[in-house]
Amino acid sequence: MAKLTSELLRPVDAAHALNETALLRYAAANVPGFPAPAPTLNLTQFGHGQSNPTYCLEASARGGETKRYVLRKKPPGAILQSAHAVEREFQVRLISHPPLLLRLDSVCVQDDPFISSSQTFPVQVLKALSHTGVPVPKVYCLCQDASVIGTPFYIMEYLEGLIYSDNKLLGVTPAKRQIIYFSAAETLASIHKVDVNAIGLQYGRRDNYCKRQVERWERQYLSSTGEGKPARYQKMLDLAGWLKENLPAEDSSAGLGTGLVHGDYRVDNLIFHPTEDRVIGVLDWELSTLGNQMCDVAYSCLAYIIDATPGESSSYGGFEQTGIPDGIPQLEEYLAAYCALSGRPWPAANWKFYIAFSLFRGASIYAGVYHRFTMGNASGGERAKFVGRVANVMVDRAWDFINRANVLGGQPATGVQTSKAPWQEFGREQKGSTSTRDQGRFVPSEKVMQLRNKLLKFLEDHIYPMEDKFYKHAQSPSRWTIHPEEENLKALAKKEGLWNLFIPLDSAARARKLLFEDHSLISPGSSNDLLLGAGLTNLEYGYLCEIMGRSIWAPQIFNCGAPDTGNMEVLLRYGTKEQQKQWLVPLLEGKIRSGFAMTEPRVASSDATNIECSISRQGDFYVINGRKWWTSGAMDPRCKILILMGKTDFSAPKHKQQSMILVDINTPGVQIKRPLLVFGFDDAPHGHAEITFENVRVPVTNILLGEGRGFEIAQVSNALQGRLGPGRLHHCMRLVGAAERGMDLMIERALSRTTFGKRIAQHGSFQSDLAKCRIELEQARLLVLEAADQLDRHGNKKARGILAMAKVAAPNMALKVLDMAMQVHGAAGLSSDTVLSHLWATARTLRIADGPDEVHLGTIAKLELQRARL
Ligand SMILES: Cc1cc2nc3c(=O)[nH]c(=O)nc-3n(C[C@H](O)[C@H](O)[C@H](O)COP(=O)(O)OP(=O)(O)OC[C@H]3O[C@@H](n4cnc5c(N)ncnc54)[C@H](O)[C@@H]3O)c2cc1C
Repeated sequence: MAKLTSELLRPVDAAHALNETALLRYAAANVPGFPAPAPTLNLTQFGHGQSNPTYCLEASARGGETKRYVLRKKPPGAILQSAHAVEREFQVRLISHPPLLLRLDSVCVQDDPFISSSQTFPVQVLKALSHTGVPVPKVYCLCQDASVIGTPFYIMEYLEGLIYSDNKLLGVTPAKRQIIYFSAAETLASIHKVDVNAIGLQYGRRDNYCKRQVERWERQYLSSTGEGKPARYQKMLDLAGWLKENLPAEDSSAGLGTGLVHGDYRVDNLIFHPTEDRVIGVLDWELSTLGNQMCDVAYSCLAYIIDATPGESSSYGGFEQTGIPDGIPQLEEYLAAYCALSGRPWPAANWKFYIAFSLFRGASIYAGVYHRFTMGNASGGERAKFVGRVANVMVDRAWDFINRANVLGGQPATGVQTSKAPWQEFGREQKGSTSTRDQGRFVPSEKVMQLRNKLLKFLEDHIYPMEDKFYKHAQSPSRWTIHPEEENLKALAKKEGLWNLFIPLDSAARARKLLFEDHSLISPGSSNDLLLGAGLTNLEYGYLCEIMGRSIWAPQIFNCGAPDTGNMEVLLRYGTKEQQKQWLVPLLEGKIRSGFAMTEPRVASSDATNIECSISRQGDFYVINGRKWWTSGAMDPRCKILILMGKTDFSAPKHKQQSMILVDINTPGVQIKRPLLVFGFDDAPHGHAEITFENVRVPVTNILLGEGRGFEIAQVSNALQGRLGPGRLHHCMRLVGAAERGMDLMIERALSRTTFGKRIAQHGSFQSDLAKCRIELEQARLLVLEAADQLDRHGNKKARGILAMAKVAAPNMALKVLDMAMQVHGAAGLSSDTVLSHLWATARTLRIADGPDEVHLGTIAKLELQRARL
């Protein structure tokens, strides 16, 4: 959860009280622009972090002007005298959700030039950086005179913004999480790209940084453990040995990859703009130095490997064990963004070393804290007693890491060549690229435009010419087989990179992990990136899905057809590794298809709590009994898997009765009874099937997410249409495309046909109808794009109102436009000689199939009434 800087303020700790009169006098004389005349001071202290006491100075002048500043000082009694040996102090930050808990900012390292002897504060680096693009607070003055407030201090700019103190970013939307992590990568790259010579930071050596650090932290560990102290862990000493033997060759040089190192770089040392999702300040520069910058990068990635929160019951599992919270990029994606933005090579060769080193350094620090705890003087209270254990866990984790065959996959494509972060390229609204603010809210990026043009050409060249043949095949006795050209076109689409474009960024990240781990899963010749789409946001996909909607046959050619897209998303998000291997990978490859079996003839299925199909556990199997209908896609000979919704517990609370389970369509007891017709179209070879399930036994491992969690997957109480947010919108996007095709055909016809002495296009009534169609189409398109954008920015739940609006508006608009197009075509419009009647029939189903209009209208009205009550 993010907190505003001002929310971190609390009254000044008694132990940290200052001589406020002296401070005010000093600040008034030394801080340029300090409020005057006769300023008064209100002093509060930051509760975030416990390293160097940090205060907020609120200075008001007589007459009203009030300004805020930040003062940072040495802890009482901790003045570093240059004559002294450098005092090492290790502290643990025990805040509620600390990311790593390592507080390195009061650790003084002799050979870190900024903080050794003469320099006790990073004032110089902050000043030097103020002329670069690195966001840092402005420093106003440094007071070395300990007589003013008892220790040296400096005063800097107060930045009001958001601080995320928890690296899982709980309570933050997935889209925002992604931006936060990529922003962190971008900011780190900007620090590392600083030309230290140009800004006058030429402090000491850059070479052999890791070597010096390993030796230093080994010495530190030895001094914190051993006889009369906490027990020494042999594996830690072995780890030091391993690190010394495996120093990366690049460490010995002062070339590329060396330069300014922050030393304690992580998300909670960043301040974000309160509303704009960009970093406005990097904090805690006390450990900054020159050296090997990959150490910063690996350190910033530790949350993926370990949760070093000291505690009794913690598993200490990092994201790779506990799962990455939705939206947070995969490690490889974070790294790829960093590499692309910093121009650094992919660090696979030495990644083992850098992570092991970060864990080693952490373990040494924790061992120091634990030693101090056993002597009765560690900060952090009770929880400090666990840090000794965590130190050893870090060592174990380092060895696990070292012993892995593979620690880092190949570099995923970011869509960036050099200078832009992925979300900028992918066009997040906040970064103003796709929705280019200066060009208008919904203007597709260059990348999207290229894909869009490619799709349009593909339709013109390959799909429109085949429509008639596909249609005839679907009327022929071979109707329930696949026209051979369909598979050829799929291969061509894949080759052109027009494949699985529907996969949203965060889902792709999840799948990439699976495919990275086991390359044997995918067919030779296929590439991971190809299978995982183009890294698009929902908004970006909106522009492309619309194009696919122009033809009934197009979506499946690009592996973007319903219900596969929704089913793949369910498997991506909720499938176990085994389920993903068995079903998701062949679906991503387009080798098989799938169905979603929820609706039942006996009950009103728009209210999915009515569903009666029973799923009862018998030993290692679930036994399914029920009757489903309108299971789209189940007639397709390639359909191999159904996601079935049914009740596992008829007596549980209403929304806990339903579960979703995977059913292999060839399981004994699954019987396809008949294809249902939509206005006479059976939609062969895809079809909408009525199916009975009689004592169908499937392994218990086929359950999705767990018993009673069907609605959790469905997310809203209308399971089919609510399966997942993005899937819900795809129909709307396609309907905009279908209407656009209707417009094209309508205009073509009106321009070429003459009635009563003039072209239809010249009749006033036509012109008025055409204009109204265009207005409605544009309104609906904007609503659909807005819904996609809100889905990206706010997630499914918050966007549910606008999603419901789009779902009502899009089919009703498409019906009007297509109806008008049919009207202009006269009788031909109602025949199957044009695509119009088929497009219309499909659009009409979507006033029911994707949830009846009334249900969506109910959602919108409910939200409106709630809003009125607020
Ligand atoms: C072409 C097509 C494809 C489909 N594909 C699938 C599929 O793949 N898988 C699947 O499981 N199902 C599928 N369905 C079924 C579809 O999801 C259901 O038809 C839909 O959920 C409605 O359920 P129902 O038909 O039982 O209608 P009912 O629930 O009986 O509703 C009938 C009518 O009652 C009214 N109504 C309902 N709720 C309200 C309300 N809250 N307020 C006011 N009036 C209301 C509406 O007018 C509604 O149309 C498909 C349907 C079609 C036509």
